Amino acid sequence: GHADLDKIKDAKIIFVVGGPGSGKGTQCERIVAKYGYTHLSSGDLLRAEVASGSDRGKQLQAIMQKGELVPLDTVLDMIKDAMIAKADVSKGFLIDGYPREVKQGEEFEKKIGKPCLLLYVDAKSETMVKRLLKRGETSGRSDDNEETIKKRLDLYYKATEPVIAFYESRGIVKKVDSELPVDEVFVQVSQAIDSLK
Ligand SMILES: Nc1nc2c(ncn2[C@@H]2O[C@H](COP(=O)(O)OP(=O)(O)OP(=O)(O)O)[C@@H](O)[C@H]2O)c(=O)[nH]1
Ligand SMILES: O=c1ccn([C@@H]2O[C@H](COP(=O)(O)OP(=O)(O)O)[C@@H](O)[C@H]2O)c(=O)[nH]1
Ligand SMILES: [Mg+2]
Repeated sequence: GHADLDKIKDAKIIFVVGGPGSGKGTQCERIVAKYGYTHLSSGDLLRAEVASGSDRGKQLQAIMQKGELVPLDTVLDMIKDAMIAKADVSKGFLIDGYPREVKQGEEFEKKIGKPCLLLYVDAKSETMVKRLLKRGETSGRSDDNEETIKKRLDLYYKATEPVIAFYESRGIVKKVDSELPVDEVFVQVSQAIDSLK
């Protein structure tokens, strides 16, 4: 209810957006270690539902294996529940891999709140493909295969890149160059977060 959402009001909300395999999860882990923010990966939340073996999980699995997008309300409800569960202890939230399309961002703002920063993790498509194929050797993720990766990339350029333009116009986008080594990317990430205060 409203009381739950009130608790979230004062927390910082950071959207972390970038292509598949750009390094969002890697940078989020570093942010958690340094700043203590709560990390919520929309993809991880969906994979947890799949792992539970529920009927809903089975439907999600089919969508994700094809590299398509899960219905907007499903993801938003999961993020909202996870945020409420952490509201008491969290001074900030990293919303990783979300929004995937402009409409998702608009719905998030209506139901939860406004982001103060969009961290744009930028890498070349060849780099992302290479990293995902490498990750696929050990990740066990059913979508880390060549065919699905191509679909995820296409959808990223078509649906998700417009999200970045949308928040550019609001002046809250900070782009980091994820072609660099992880530590150097994190220097840029830290600067973006430090400049929030
Ligand atoms: N060289 C290099 N490799 C990186 C960097 N960031 C991530 N990687 C590697 O690239 C792969 C993908 O990184 P993730 O952090 O899982 O990427 P992601 O954006 O969360 O990807 P999704 O989970 O598909 O959304 C991992 O195997 C990382 O080890 C980087 O800055 N430099
Ligand atoms: O808001 C979201 C986040 C993820 N996904 C699904 O979950 C998959 C994996 O998402 P994740 O962010 O883990 O990986 P990425 O697509 O960035 O490689 C995507 O391909 C989508 O099928 C989705 O539909 N909506
Ligand atoms: Mg990830």
